[in-house]
Amino acid sequence: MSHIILQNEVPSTALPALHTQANADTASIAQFRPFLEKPNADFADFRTPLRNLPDSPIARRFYNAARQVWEEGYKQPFIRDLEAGSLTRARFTFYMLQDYLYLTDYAKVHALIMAKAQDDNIVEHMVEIQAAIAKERSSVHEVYVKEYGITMDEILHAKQSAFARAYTSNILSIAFSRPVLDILVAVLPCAWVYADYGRRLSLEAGDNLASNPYRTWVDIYASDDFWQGAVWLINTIDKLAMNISESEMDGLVDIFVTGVEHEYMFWSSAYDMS
Ligand SMILES: Cc1ncc(CO)c(N)n1
Repeated sequence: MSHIILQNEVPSTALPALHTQANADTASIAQFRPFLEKPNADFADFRTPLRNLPDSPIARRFYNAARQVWEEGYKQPFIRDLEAGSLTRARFTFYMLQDYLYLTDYAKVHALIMAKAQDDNIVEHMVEIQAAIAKERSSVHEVYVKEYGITMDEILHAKQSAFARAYTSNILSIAFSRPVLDILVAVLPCAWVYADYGRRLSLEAGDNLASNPYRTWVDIYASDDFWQGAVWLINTIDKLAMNISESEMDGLVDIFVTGVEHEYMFWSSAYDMS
């Protein structure tokens, strides 16, 4: 695959080589902090979604293409206020209700992956994902909204916002009309952006998280299980995309970047409560 190196792009040599010891001086530190294994501006801290991932040129290409919106998304007011613990309840509730509805569609998208998949590993993993989505709903969403005095009935009858509907319509349309590879790429931003932001928030907030009302939310997305969900998707996409053409690859990059943009806007529209 020909590959033009863009400015600001992360070259493959900059990736943290988790299983090699390129530099004896950093090897001992790297045992505890793998992201420090290779001294490099991009990877010398935890704030990169490419750390602790298998070396995947596709993941690198996806992230590089989405990098600006990915990084801006982390700086946006909803995430900043959530980290500070100062996000208003009204905004968080709006988000939680929209996200509950979102997860219903998200589960359907995974059911369609399962229906279309030929590979047993993918079919079996989709069963686990359904269970994980149900857990995410009951252990985070239902707990929060009940704490805020909202009933299950109100949750189930909440109206999906125009933007949330546009977002889920897009992934459902890909799920109904496109092959498994495209659908996996369409859901990768959902898993990977949340796993990355969750981890960053939990590492950055440190001890302050204990008194943060949104701690439960951060904890679930900072969990290793959640990170492994993104790793599984990247590994599977890597295998399925082994022999695709450059123009098919461009199509996948477009699906991915659109997904990261939608993740950004899901939070910004919740911040605006619209
Ligand atoms: C909008 C959105 N994207 C991704 C996730 C992660 O499951 C979520 N809960 N909500």
